[in-house]
Amino acid sequence: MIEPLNRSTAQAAPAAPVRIVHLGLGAFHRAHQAWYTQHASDGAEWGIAAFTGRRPDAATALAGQDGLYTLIERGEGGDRFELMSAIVEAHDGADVAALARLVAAPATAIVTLTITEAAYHLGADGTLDFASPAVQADIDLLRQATAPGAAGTANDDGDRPPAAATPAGRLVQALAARRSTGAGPIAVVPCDNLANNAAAARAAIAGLADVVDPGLGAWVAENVSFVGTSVDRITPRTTEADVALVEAECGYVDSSPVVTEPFSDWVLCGAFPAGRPDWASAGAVFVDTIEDFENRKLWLLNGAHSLMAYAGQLRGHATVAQALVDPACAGWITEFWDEAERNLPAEGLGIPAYRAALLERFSNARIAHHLAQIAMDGSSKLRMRAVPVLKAELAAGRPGTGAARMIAAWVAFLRVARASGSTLADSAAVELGAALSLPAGEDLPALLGILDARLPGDAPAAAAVAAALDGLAVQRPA
Ligand SMILES: NC(=O)c1ccc[n+]([C@@H]2O[C@H](COP(=O)([O-])OP(=O)(O)OC[C@H]3O[C@@H](n4cnc5c(N)ncnc54)[C@H](O)[C@@H]3O)[C@@H](O)[C@H]2O)c1
Ligand SMILES: O=P(O)(O)OC[C@@H](O)[C@@H](O)[C@H](O)[C@H](O)CO
Repeated sequence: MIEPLNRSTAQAAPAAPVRIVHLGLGAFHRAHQAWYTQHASDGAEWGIAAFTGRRPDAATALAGQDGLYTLIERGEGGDRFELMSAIVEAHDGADVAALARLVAAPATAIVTLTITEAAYHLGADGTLDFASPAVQADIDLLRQATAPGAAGTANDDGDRPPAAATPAGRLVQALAARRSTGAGPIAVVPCDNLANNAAAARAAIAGLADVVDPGLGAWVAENVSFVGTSVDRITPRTTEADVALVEAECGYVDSSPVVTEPFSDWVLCGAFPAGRPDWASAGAVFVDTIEDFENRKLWLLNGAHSLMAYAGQLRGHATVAQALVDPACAGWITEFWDEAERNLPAEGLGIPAYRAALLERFSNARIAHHLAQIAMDGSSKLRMRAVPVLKAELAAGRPGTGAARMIAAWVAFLRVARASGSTLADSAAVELGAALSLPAGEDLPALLGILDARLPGDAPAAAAVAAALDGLAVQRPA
């Protein structure tokens, strides 16, 4: 008989005590940070309590399996199945009482985040976006919820306390609880693909705490260490076929397997005032400065991904592996990589080997990494993947054609999507929609302004994108 998956049927070791709280119970966390924790020499002492971001579904499914799930490492030559047990609790992200209780516990040393770039609610200048209705609503709610005695407590009817809408808002509620219990300093470790993600997390979380309660803001400044990371492991969305494969191969029913590539990389920079697992024993690397590692990964890997996401879909491709065998896409990647490489240090990053390895990873056709998934939220992604390279190339007196082409492909993709009535899968969909409805000649500067307020007024940058748009030869739909 096919068994359901849980700690008893799997005869798994007892759950480790919770010492890490995670926000954003998606596929990547389960393929990456959970994997490093499970493989750390002291992993058995570090349990993860993970919270969903927007809906309870993933937590309900995983809690029904005592946090267990299967990691499918999908290489060119076949699949490897591993039972994962580092997650010991799974919660609905809206359950701020549970979040506050766990973050306030003295044993909890770390909060990790994989909530997507857009969920930090930062403006193009990298500060908290006070124009965002979700941020404004959280400010109103938090001003009441962080009042003394209110943080994270249920009301008299036992109902959950009102949850902030944004991850930063929920963490501010939870950090207020930690301040109240005197549990001491803690590390916040953002694992999203953001340039300088430590500064981004600080801007989102400390920025919000400052505004709602300056006393809490001062406590956060004193007690929260924001750790910068560069994270890497290609992890596409799970499919029904993956669920069926696990049942056939492993002999149990797992509602929540995760597929990932064999490659994995984690570079971290910052202090862990309450301790951390020995992630280095599982291959993580701790460095004193991280910017070059972040840029290498964001520009070379994620930049090429975004280029393929827009240019590749315009050319009829559905996955990364399909786009890569299109000589036009491959040529544009090389062109962009040459530009990016000129703006990275020549020594210490092993760029030629890194580029060669990327081509191999991208061409793993057994991983169906859908371009439509990568294309989502382009407004916040291209700001970090294309704009810095374009600016650096223009500043050096070079044309920046490759970076401009990535932005041009995004513009052409958005125009086609709007003309066909497709939903714009972007947290700035309203602003993008308004820009796209402007007459010809006005939409391009408006779209560039969403990426970076200074871009439309930067004549060489705007001209480079306009020329690249002409070069793509995608007709502007009527
Ligand atoms: N998948 C990868 O290959 C990969 C690799 C490196 C880094 N990352 C980073 O991890 C992030 C998550 O990737 P994933 O594959 O786990 O995606 P996913 O869709 O499986 O999970 C995303 C998680 O973020 C939450 N979330 C999304 N939007 C949110 C919002 N507006 N507010 C609050 N929570 C929100 C979701 O609820 C979910 O828990 C990426 O955006 C990226 O920054 C992913
Ligand atoms: O996860 P996103 O949405 O930031 O970006 C899509 C992909 O570029 C990304 O997930 C890569 O696969 C990943 O960064 C590889 O480590």
